[in-house]
Amino acid sequence: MSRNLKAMIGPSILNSDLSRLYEESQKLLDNGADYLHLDVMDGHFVPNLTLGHPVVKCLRNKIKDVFFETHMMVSKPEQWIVPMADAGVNQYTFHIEPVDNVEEVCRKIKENGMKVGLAIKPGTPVAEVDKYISISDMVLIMTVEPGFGGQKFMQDQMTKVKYLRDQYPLLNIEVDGGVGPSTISCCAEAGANMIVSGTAVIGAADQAATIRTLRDTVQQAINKR
Ligand SMILES: O=C(CO)[C@H](O)[C@H](O)COP(=O)(O)O
Ligand SMILES: [Fe+2]
Repeated sequence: MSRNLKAMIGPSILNSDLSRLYEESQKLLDNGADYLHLDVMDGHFVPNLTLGHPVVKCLRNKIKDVFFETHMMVSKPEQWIVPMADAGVNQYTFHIEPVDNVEEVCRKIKENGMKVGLAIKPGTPVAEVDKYISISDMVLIMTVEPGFGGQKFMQDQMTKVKYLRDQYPLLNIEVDGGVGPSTISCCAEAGANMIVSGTAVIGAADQAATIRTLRDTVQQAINKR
């Protein structure tokens, strides 16, 4: 069943030197990253600001053939669908918590040629996202409170990952927050296959080895399942 599921590592550039966004991103890709996870914050849904579609578009102009996921930590995800599609985003992952009509947002994302990711915060029950699985391409289970990089991994969120993996053997399940070599095993065993890692990868002495360790651990768990 798990034969088509693939381990993928998408580093978060949140805690990198953002004045060198292109260089930092290219370095991660040269070191084996499968995709880039771009954290977009609006200072409202979360108490922090990062980058928006103009920056994503500039990055896309320099990096052509790489899968860009934007993690939209914003109060009005519907507002940024068209600009992000225009910026060359491949997957638009948004939090369902502030959204009244999740189906409608999913429909607009697809209409604009992007894949749909649905994200939930640590306090949101998995049942809230379970009802939308059929219209999504991926579910993101946050393993920290969204807003800042470098926080401590919340292991209790693994029950959500395990629940989803048991129900949906081929669903892309992503984890994000505090994930690195010391926390990857429980993510892999619970069933996550798309791994966001910020601080642990950016700050690693050997980025390529760290990315390889994360991917190998996840792929081994997939192969065993
Ligand atoms: O969405 C995020 C924070 O809201 C980031 O993607 C996440 O925190 C990654 O950074 P780290 O691995 O350092 O926790
Ligand atoms: Fe993120």
